[in-house]
Parts: sequence; structure tokens; C-alpha cells
Amino acid sequence: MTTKQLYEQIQQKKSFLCIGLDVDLTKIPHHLLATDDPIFEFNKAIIDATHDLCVSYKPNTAFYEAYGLKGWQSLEKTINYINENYPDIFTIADAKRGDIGNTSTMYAKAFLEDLNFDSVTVAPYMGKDSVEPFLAFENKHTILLALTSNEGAFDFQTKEINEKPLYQTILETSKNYKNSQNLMYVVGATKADYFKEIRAIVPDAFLLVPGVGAQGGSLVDVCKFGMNKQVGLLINSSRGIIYASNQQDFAEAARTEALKLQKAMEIILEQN
Ligand SMILES: O=c1ccn([C@@H]2O[C@H](COP(=O)(O)O)[C@@H](O)[C@H]2O)c(=O)[nH]1
Repeated sequence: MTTKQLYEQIQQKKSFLCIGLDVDLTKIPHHLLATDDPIFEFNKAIIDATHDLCVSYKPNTAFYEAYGLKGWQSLEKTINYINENYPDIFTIADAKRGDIGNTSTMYAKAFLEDLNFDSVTVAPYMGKDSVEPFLAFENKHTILLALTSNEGAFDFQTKEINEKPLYQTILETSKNYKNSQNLMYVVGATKADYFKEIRAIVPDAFLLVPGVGAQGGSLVDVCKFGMNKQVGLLINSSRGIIYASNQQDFAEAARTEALKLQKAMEIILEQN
């Protein structure tokens, strides 16, 4: 999917919501545990109940890898279900990969070719030759960790090297990578104070913003300086939406939470 198509979806749905599919078998309704593939059945119900309110789904691969081969099969069924039934949805494999070049190529093939996600999250720590193999895929996107939502982000990412915070160096340096038009960045909603500086460095890039909902980030604060002419934001909420209820009504409850965020986004879009 191109960023133009993503923007068209945002305009049509009046939403820039990304729903995180982080399925934990200890948190899903008990009746689903009796099915052949509880993870997939849970995702399918959530997706069917929310697809008109969001523009993106983001399974975090950890929640699938933790269940071994069966978990990986559930991930594959989930991405195939989205691609077959809701092809306009932008899909993100939140896998946080990145390695020496030939290994990164294999990671990229796994997520962007075999599983056919639109994008994958990548850690920038190993530098250019670890990121560029992901960028080589046409109309696919590499979402580089820039300033993450967790407390540990202050351990390295905000530390100055040559009088510049590391996250700024990541943004500036990666802009010169080959096929950098395929780059997006992760910036946590809990770091709203940093969005003005970040937008000055990457005015046109899409930012994937996790951290609203369960982590306490504010949608309004992020949008204040985070939006650009093409909106340029994908706001992620996972637990705050998918675990709104652990009863039979879980999909409806997820829809109610997603609708609250979509309505707030609609108001913000009208004001901008
Ligand atoms: O900086 C980051 C990068 C990734 N994440 C991931 O996003 C979701 C957030 O889940 P919530 O339940 O809405 O808190 C999860 O998959 C994280 O691993 C992040 O939170 N921060």
C-alpha cells in the first residue's frame, strides 16, 4: 500500500486509528479457548467489529511467537484474513527486527513477502546495512524505532552524542538511506513534548504512535505538534481496545472503545 492510499483511507474513515492485536490467551473470553484456534477466532471477531473505525491493525509478533508453531499459524491466518476481507487496511508486523544485511533481507522477506504485511517495525541500532534491506521492497514500509514510549527510552534514545540526542541522529541519518521514502518512525504517545522537534526533522513521514490507552499517552497532546498535511499519524491502542471486556460481548466492547477514539480523531481532523 502506498502512503497516498493510506491517506485516502484516513480521509474516508475520518480515523487514523491503529488497533493492536496483542493476543494473550489468559485475557481472552473463556468460551474461545474451546475452539481450534482461539487467537485467530479472537482476532477475527475484533477485526469484523472494528474494521470501519480504524485504518490499520498491528499484531505484535511476540504474542504469536510465544505460542510456537500454532501461534505463528494464527498470525498467518490473521494477516490473510485482513488482506482477503479488508484489503484497504494498512498492516503492521510489530516485530522490531534488524540484523546484518543478509539476515535483515530474510526478515524482510518473512514479513513483507511471505506474510505480506504492508510494513514491519525495525530497530535502528545496527545501522544502515541492517535497515536498507527492508527499504528495498516497493510499496512496503519500514517503521524505524525513533523515540519509544517506554521509560527505558531515556537510557539511550534521549542521550546526547556529539551534542545531539540519539533519536534525532536516528531521524536525520536514516533520511539519507536508500529508498528512505519507504520509512516511517515509531514515536511514543508518552513523549508528546518531543513531537515539535521530531516534525521539524521529518515533516512528511508517517509516525506510528503507540502509548495511548493503557500507557496513558494523550491523543490530543500528540496531535498538537505531531500532525502534518497528510495527517501523518497512526495512533495505536492495543489493550485499551481489545480487552475492554473478557465476556461474550468482547467484540462489541472493543468496538465501543475504538469508536471513542475514532470520534475524538474525527473532531481533531475537522479542526485541522
Ligand atoms: O515504543 C513502543 C513501541 C512499540 N510498542 C508496542 O505497541 C503496543 C502498545 O500496546 P498497548 O496495550 O496499547 O500499551 C505493544 O504491542 C507494544 O509492544 C510500544 O508500546 N511502544
